[in-house]
Amino acid sequence: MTILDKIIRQKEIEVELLKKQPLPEFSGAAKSIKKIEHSFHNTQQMNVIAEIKRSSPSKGEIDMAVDPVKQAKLYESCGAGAISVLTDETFFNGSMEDLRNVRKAVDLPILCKDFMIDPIQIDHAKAAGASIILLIVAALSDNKLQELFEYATHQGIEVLCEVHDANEMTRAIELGATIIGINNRNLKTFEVDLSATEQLASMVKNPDTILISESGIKSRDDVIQVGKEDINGILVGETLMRSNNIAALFNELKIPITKGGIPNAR
Ligand SMILES: O=P(O)(O)OC[C@@H](O)[C@@H](O)c1c[nH]c2ccccc12
Repeated sequence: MTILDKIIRQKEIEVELLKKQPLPEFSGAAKSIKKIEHSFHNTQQMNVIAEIKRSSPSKGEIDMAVDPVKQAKLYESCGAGAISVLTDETFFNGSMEDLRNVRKAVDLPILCKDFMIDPIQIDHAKAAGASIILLIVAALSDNKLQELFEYATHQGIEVLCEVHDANEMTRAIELGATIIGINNRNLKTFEVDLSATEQLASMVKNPDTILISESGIKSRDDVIQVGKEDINGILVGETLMRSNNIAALFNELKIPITKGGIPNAR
C-alpha cells in the first residue's frame, strides 16, 4: 500500500465522521476574494502560492511551532499571490481551524490543501473560508474527479487540479481544468524531480490555463528551471517554512516573467 492509499483510507473514515457533524457556519467576512484564474494571468513576476506546513510524511517535522496567522500575514506582506493551508491532521498536523484563522487574517485567495474524496469536504473547506480546493487526479476516478470539480465550480470555489504524469495531465485537460498543478513530487514514492514540470507543461495548449509548478522548489535556480516552461506560478512549502528571511526568499523566487512564463509563449 502506498502512502497515498493510506491517506485516502484515513479520509474515508474522516468523511463518515464529517457526515454526522453539523456544518460550521461560514467564518469569512464578506470580502470578495480574487480568483487566481484571473489574477495569475499577465503578471510580471512569478506568482507564489505560499504554504503553511507543519510536517509531512516525507520530511517529518518542519515547523511544529508555527503560528499560521503570523506566517500567513508575513507571506501576504512579502507578496504571496495566495496562501495554501494544509488542513490534513493525521499526516500533516494541520487543521481546518488553521484555515479558518488564516481567512480572518488575510485577504488573499486561500487553497485548502487536503485529499478531497467527497463533496462534504468541500462544504467544510468553503465554510472555513477557502476559495480554492485541491483535487489530486491520482487519488480519484474520472467520475469522482468530475463530480467534485463540478460541485466546487458551481459554488464559486476554484479547483487546483494536481497531476504528476502524462496520463494524469491528459485526464485533467479532458476534465476542462482551468488551473493545473504539476506536482514535482510523486505522492506514491515521495521522489522529487523538477523535470516533471518541463515534461508535462508543454501538453497544455490552452493559453488561458493557469499552470502551477508544485513541490521541491528551493532556490532561484529551481524557479528558473521550472520557469523554462510557460508556467504562471509556483507552490512552495518547506523552503518558506524553514526560512529565517522570508522577505529575501520571496525576492529570490519572484523572478520576472513575461506572459506567464520565461521566456516564450506556449
Ligand atoms: O514543501 P514543498 O516541497 O515546497 O511542497 C509544497 C506542496 O507542493 C506540497 O505540500 C504538496 C503538493 N501536493 C500535495 C498534496 C497533498 C499534500 C501536500 C502536497
